[in-house]
Amino acid sequence: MATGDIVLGPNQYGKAENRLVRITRDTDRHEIEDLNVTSQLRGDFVACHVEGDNSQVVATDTQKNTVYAFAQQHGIGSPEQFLLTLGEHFVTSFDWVCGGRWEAELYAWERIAVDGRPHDHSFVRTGREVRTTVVQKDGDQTWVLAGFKDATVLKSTGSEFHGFPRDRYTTLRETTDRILATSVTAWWRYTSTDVDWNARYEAIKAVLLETFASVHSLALQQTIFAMGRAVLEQFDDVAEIRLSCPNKHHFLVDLEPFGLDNPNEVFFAADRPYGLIQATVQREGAPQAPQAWATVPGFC
Ligand SMILES: O=c1[nH]c(=O)c2[nH]c(=O)[nH]c2[nH]1
Repeated sequence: MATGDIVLGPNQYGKAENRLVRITRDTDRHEIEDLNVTSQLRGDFVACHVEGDNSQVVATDTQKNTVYAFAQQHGIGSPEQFLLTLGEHFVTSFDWVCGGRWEAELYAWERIAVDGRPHDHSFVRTGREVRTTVVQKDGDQTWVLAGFKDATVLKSTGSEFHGFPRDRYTTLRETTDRILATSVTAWWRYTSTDVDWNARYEAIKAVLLETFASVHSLALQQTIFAMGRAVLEQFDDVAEIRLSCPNKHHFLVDLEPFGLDNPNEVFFAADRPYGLIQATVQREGAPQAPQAWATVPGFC
């Protein structure tokens, strides 16, 4: 028979996916900031869970309102700074709130070109990556993860895959010229909170994409390691980076039945199944931060 009291374990709560658009309109040239923000608090919430005593429950509705109010009061500027400001507010305003988790996705917009000129107040959603951030605090510690997802990239040559073991189930042909395509999800961990967040984000993204483009690939594994290594080589305050990349297979279509040659020109872009290549690139001997990663699912 089981023994011992039944008690509340780790818990957090808040308002998820607050869609927030902020227009800055100090001049005729408006700016748009478009985010999806999740706020969750951690602390002493035993009384609520065990007895339904809400005296310490900062309502999820209040958390939502704070997100919108802070956007107006403090502006956004960068999702990292916005989340740090939010987190600091909650942990300093309520004695029993000792930490929490704040997450944001940022959707990029471009100005619509009218007569070849970028319009002052009309935008189109950039069909590129979604920027992602998770800030976590626990007592004196603060962790900032940043990254992006859905950055779709493709190389139409400069990619090979051969030399792999063959057994009775292997049918894949070796190739010295294939399409390499993926949708990059990247997360990196900063060792500082004193970072020029937007500039650094753009610089890291550029290094990742430039490396994808310039590495002659012998495997997607080799490419993503090179991408991560390039970031760690260039940015001292990035401790580690995790990359998750579906191998979006492009199969050469057999056009022979129609009497046609197909010299790497016509491909079937399969959506599934796909290879899924994931790797962490880290500094040997550097301190690990498992708490920073514990709530970011989908990585090894
Ligand atoms: O870059 C690749 N890595 C693999 O591990 C793999 N496996 C596979 O079938 N194709 C590929 N391509």
